[in-house]
Amino acid sequence: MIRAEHINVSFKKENQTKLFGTERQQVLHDVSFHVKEGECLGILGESGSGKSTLGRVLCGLLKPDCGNVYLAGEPCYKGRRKRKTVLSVVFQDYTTSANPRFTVRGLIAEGLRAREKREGLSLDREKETDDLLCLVGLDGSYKDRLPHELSGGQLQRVCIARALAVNPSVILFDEAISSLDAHTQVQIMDLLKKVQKEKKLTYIFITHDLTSVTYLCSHVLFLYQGQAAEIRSVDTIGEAVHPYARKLLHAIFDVESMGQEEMSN
Ligand SMILES: Nc1ncnc2c1ncn2[C@@H]1O[C@H](COP(=O)(O)OP(=O)(O)OP(=O)(O)O)[C@@H](O)[C@H]1O
Repeated sequence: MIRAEHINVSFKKENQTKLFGTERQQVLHDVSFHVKEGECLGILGESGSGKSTLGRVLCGLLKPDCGNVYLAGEPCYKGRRKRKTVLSVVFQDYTTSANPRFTVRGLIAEGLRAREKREGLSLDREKETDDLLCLVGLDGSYKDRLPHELSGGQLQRVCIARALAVNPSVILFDEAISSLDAHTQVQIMDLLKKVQKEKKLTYIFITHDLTSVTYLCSHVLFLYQGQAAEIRSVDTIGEAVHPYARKLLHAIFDVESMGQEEMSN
């Protein structure tokens, strides 16, 4: 469904040694992977490893120096053709990605308008909004609320409804649950699992949290210093061989065994 081939990204260095210098910092090094329809790929890496940069390349916001992204076989970085397959994005910062002056109805209408334009149809927006709110565990009574009248978890549900409104095949979540408390994170991940099954969606889930990857994803890509260090199925995550992956796994297992010891004492 989505394939990244040999993605390289560099940025101009800020503190150049020479006046008008052209030195560049390589952020992504030859990253390639493939996510099949209905799978959920977790992109896991520490701060600064290039996760968000890769996310921006995948959703078409940042053209790579070289390499390409293919959505259902169609190249993203070649010409400006209208694409049939759509990728939606849900960002971490739901407070800034939702216009504070828009009601829930207005926020979801942004996605519905984009779908109407792309698919050349006219939707019953009220009904679509009700259906989407119901899908994300809210109801029609939320339609007239403004973002500041919602909890973080509710607002992120609205952002998910907005992402679904464009009728995507792929949704990219960039640290989309990281700002929520642990209980709400689990609720949202359960919601995402349910929606994925119902709508037969493909997910890309960018995070620094291994536990949420094991809870939600079918596959994991360990991104280490801008390189795809290892890609494997979550079922075999314990067999990861890259030192960075091993370090993460050990940290989790150590914490878990500590917790068990404390409970038995
Ligand atoms: N527009 C930009 N211009 C220059 N450097 C950038 C730009 N965007 C990102 N970088 C650099 O690229 C590197 C990777 O950044 P990125 O935001 O992709 O990392 P990340 O893994 O998402 O980190 P975090 O988890 O902290 O958000 C960092 O060193 C960052 O400073």
